[in-house]
Order: sequence, then structure tokens, then C-alpha cells
Amino acid sequence: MTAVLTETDDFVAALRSHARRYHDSHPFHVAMNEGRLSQDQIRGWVANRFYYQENIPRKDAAILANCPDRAVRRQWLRRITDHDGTAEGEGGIEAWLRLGEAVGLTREEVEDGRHVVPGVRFAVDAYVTFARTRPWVEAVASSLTELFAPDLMAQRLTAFERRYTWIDGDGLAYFRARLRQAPRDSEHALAVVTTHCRTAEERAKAVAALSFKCDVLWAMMDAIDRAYGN
Ligand SMILES: O=C(O)c1cc(C(=O)O)c2c(n1)C(=O)C(=O)c1cc(C(=O)O)[nH]c1-2
Repeated sequence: MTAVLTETDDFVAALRSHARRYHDSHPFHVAMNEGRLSQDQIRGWVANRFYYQENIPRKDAAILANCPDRAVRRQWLRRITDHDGTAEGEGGIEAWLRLGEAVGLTREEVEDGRHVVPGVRFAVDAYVTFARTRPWVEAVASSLTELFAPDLMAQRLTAFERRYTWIDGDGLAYFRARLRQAPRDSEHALAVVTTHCRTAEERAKAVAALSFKCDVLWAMMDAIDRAYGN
């Protein structure tokens, strides 16, 4: 992206244009949503994606640690409790473990990471490192892939309910919760980014951060596809 982003509308449009690079169009996701994946392929995806899920709160804690703005921190904190819960047996990570059980994986084999392939580990670790080491506003911008997540989540829910009837519906609670959480989180992140990135240079860095994150998600899917694809 080389355009000089002086107008806020252009900036938001440049961010939103990354929808074209979102991992919903990755062949593995396309096959998933068309109901073409086997039980083993679904299990491989669930086990590998757990590594992303369990690292999201660590990524968000890194943003909190770097962020001097009290109002932003107050809002951002909720992301951590959404994933970790406020008590044993609650939260998104627990919900993902239940998804694992619903597809036939034990909690132990999901939690110990034995199925995680190197490319997924590498991509997720890069995302956490990005949040630790880059200015906090860039890290917030990198979370904006979630602007594009609700459509994918809705498609996935329908696909799982209709095409993968062997999966117990209770296991899909994670995706139902994200349908509500992702729009709320991404709208907040977009407001933070548009407020704090005022110069063309700051805006270009935010766009680059989102581009980096599209690469993270795509690289994860490539690695999963390579390990479990047809
Ligand atoms: O299943 C998906 O396609 C998907 C994508 C993304 C995303 O776009 O980064 C997230 C999630 N799920 C998700 O569940 C989640 O909690 C999440 C947090 C974040 C983030 O960057 O802070 N992205 C995502």
C-alpha cells in the first residue's frame, strides 16, 4: 500500500480493503465451509488452531503492557477475560477445548500441543512477538483482521451444523460467542487506530501491521493445509 493516507475515510478504506487477503478465501477454509473436510482434517485444524487461541491472551497482555492509555487498557482487558474466563471452566479457551472434545480429541492431546505443526507455531509466535516488540497502536491495528471474521464465523457455524452433523452442536459455543465478540472488539480497535494514527506515516504503519497479520493467518492455514490437506 503506497497511497498517502491523509483522509480518515481513505485510511479506513485501506484497512478494510485487506478483506481480500483474509484467510476465509484460503482453500482449506473454502473446503471446510463447503463440507468437504474429513473428520481427521477437522481434527487437525482444531488441534492446530488451539495454539492460536491459547496465545491470544498473551498477545493481548503484551498490548496492555505497552499501552499507556487507561481508557484503552480498560476496554482491552475484556479480551483477556473473554478468552481466559474469570473462573475455572469458563472462557473461550475452555470453549475451544470443548470443541476439541466434540470433534473427538482429548483435552490432553489438544493442550499438550502434540499435533501443532512447525508453520503454525512459527506464525503464532511471530504474532505474539509483534505485539511485544512493536508500538502498541500497530499491535492494535494487527488485530483488525477481526473486522472480517464475523462473516467467516457465520459461514462456519452453518457449515458445521449442516455438513458435519457428527459434531455435537454444544461444541460450537465458541463460534457463537465470537459472532458477538468480534464485531465489538474490532469496532473498538478501529476507533483506537483512527484516533491514534493521525499522520500518513502512522497510518501506513497501521496498514502494514494489518497486512502482516493477514500473512500470519494465511501462513497458519498453509501449514495446516500442507499437513492435513488433500
Ligand atoms: O476463526 C477465525 O477465523 C478467527 C480469526 C481471527 C482473526 O481474524 O484474527 C480471530 C479469531 N478467529 C478468534 O477466534 C479470536 O479470538 C481472535 C482474536 C484475534 C486478535 O487478533 O486479537 N483474532 C482472532
